[in-house]
Formats: sequence, C-alpha cells, structure tokens
Amino acid sequence: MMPDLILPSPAKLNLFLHIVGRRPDGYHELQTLFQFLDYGDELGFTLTPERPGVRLAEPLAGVPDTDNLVIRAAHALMGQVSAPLTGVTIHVRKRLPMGGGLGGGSSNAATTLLGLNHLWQLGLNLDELADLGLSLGADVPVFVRGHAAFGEGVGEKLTEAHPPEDWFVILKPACNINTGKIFSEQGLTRNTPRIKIAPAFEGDASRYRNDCEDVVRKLYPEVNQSLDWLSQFGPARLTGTGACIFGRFPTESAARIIWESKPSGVTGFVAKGVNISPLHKKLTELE
Ligand SMILES: C[C@@](CO)(OP(=O)(O)O)[C@H](O)COP(=O)(O)OP(=O)(O)OC[C@H]1O[C@@H](n2ccc(N)nc2=O)[C@H](O)[C@@H]1O
Ligand SMILES: Nc1ncnc2c1ncn2[C@@H]1O[C@H](COP(=O)(O)OP(=O)(O)O)[C@@H](O)[C@H]1O
Repeated sequence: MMPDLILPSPAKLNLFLHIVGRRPDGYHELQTLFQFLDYGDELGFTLTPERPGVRLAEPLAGVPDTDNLVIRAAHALMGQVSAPLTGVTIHVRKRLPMGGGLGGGSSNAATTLLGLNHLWQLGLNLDELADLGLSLGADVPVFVRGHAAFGEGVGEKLTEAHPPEDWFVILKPACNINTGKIFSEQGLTRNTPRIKIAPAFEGDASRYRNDCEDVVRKLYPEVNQSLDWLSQFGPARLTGTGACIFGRFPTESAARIIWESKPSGVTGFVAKGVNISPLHKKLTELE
C-alpha cells in the first residue's frame, strides 16, 4: 500500500567541531557547523484509522522498537495533545550507517516530529518541535529547524549559517564508535578557544577542524587509514565523533572520480552539501 506521506530524513555533517569547555554535568560544550546532505533515510507514514497508536512497519536491526527514535519522537509528540489521534504505521528506509556521526537517528526523530505534526494537523511551531526534539538528542533541533547552522552549547543553540554547498565523498570505515567513549577519553582536546565571529570563520574551509579526530585516529586504525587516504586529495575530516569521514570537492564529477578509486572494504556514498534540509523542501512543496 502507498504511504500517505513520504519524507526525506537527511544526514548532517559537522563541517567543523570544536570542544570549547565542559559543563558541570560533564557534557561538553561545542562549537560546530552543521550542514545537511542531499542523501539520507526515508520515512513513509501510513494512517491506520482502524488501528490506534504508532508502530514501525519493521524493526531496525539491533534497535528495540521502544528505543527507536522514530517511536520515541512520536510518543513525545503524542504527549503534547489530549485529543485522540489517528493510528499510524511508519516505515523506515535506512540508508545511513547507524552511529556513524551522520545523525541518522536524530534526523529520523525530526522527520517524525514534522511528519506527524503535518499529518495530524497539530499546528506546533518549529520552536516547540525543536524543544521537544532536544529532549531526544542534541542533534535533533538542527534537523527540526532545517537550515545549516552554527551550533553552540551541546549543539542546540543555533544560528543560521551559509557554508559553501560543495560535493562530498563520505567514507564509513569498518568500525563503530561510541560517542560516550570518545567524550570520556583523557587525551581529548577540550580547550579550543571560542570563535567569536562565526560567519567570518564559516567561509574558510581550510580552518575547519574536528577536536575528536586525534583521539579517534589513535583508537581506530581503520579511521586513521581512511583519513590518510582521503587526505591525499584535499582536506578530509571526521563528522561528529565518527566513524564517518568526509572529503570536500568542487564538483560532483571530481567527487565521483575519487569515490571510484576508494580502497576495498570501505563503504560510503557521494552527496551534495545543502543549506536547506531536503525535509523542509519537501514539506514546503506540500503546503
Ligand atoms: C557529537 C555529536 C555532534 O553533532 O554528534 P554524533 O557524533 O553523535 O552524530 C553530538 O553532539 C552528539 O550528541 P548526542 O547524540 O546527544 O550524544 P549522545 O550519543 O547522547 O552522547 C553520549 C554521551 O557522550 C557524552 N557527551 C555527548 C555530547 C556532548 N556534547 N558532550 C558529552 O560529553 C555524554 O557522556 C553522553 O552521555
Ligand atoms: N531510527 C534510528 N536510526 C538510527 N539509529 C537509531 C534510531 N533509533 C535509535 N537509534 C540508536 O541511536 C544510535 C545513534 O545513531 P545515529 O543517530 O544514526 O548516529 P550518530 O548519532 O552517530 O550520528 C544508534 O546506534 C542506535 O542505537
């Protein structure tokens, strides 16, 4: 059966990620530049008037349904309204590697919040949805707002940004990295000076850096090797706490040439960086 609504759930990159301090609760204060990719998962929503509640069409491998950010986002939204809501089945077409620093789970949560707000005609605004999203994860608000952004705090204080919309080769080295483990490493750089004038910095990709990179290179030889390989063709960086890395190219064909020559055993994709989320583009078309 055709879903009632199909929406994209794009990936993000952290074009740079600076750790500028630590809060009393141990969480790290970041300064980061988020950009979306025109590549990601897809969520299909099918209304089920005969069956109330929210469910997944199929479970995600390794993620119990109650932990799935799609279900958690739907429940968070249902908690905001007292009126009875039509049942819905959500199909997740996964293309993004999980736990790779591309924000797939957070993006799925945001797509669910906006998709159900639309289907159920709840009328919540983006501020309300971003607040709900933050309770699910630090990366959810930027996906809810849908504009490339300079993020501060844990990534939830967002200022719209306009980095160049280049092409990227994204590589997924064959290892999984736990975000909590990286943030608890003793050798992590935690004292990068704060950037005061973000727009001046955004335009200069040669200054982009990820403070997790040194620690991740030491702990994960697969990431180290992939970064060394991709760096031959230009600056290559880690996104989030990894394991995915990206290299920047001015054109699609330049990116594809490098992609075709990647070492065996490494997966990934080629995608364009975009400053307006594909999710918001699609929702605007529906209005
Ligand atoms: C690093 C970033 C950058 O975009 O992305 P990913 O690599 O996850 O995509 C995010 O800030 C990830 O935020 P979020 O998704 O909420 O982090 P979680 O996986 O819940 O964090 C796991 C653990 O890492 C530590 N943690 C996380 C974020 C942060 N700013 N400081 C921390 O110290 C905390 O101990 C937390 O319990
Ligand atoms: N719908 C979902 N998609 C992906 N991961 C999910 C989802 N729901 C829960 N998770 C959990 O969230 C973790 C982080 O996933 P993800 O957001 O894709 O990576 P990252 O935060 O590294 O960018 C996964 O390892 C998985 O256990």
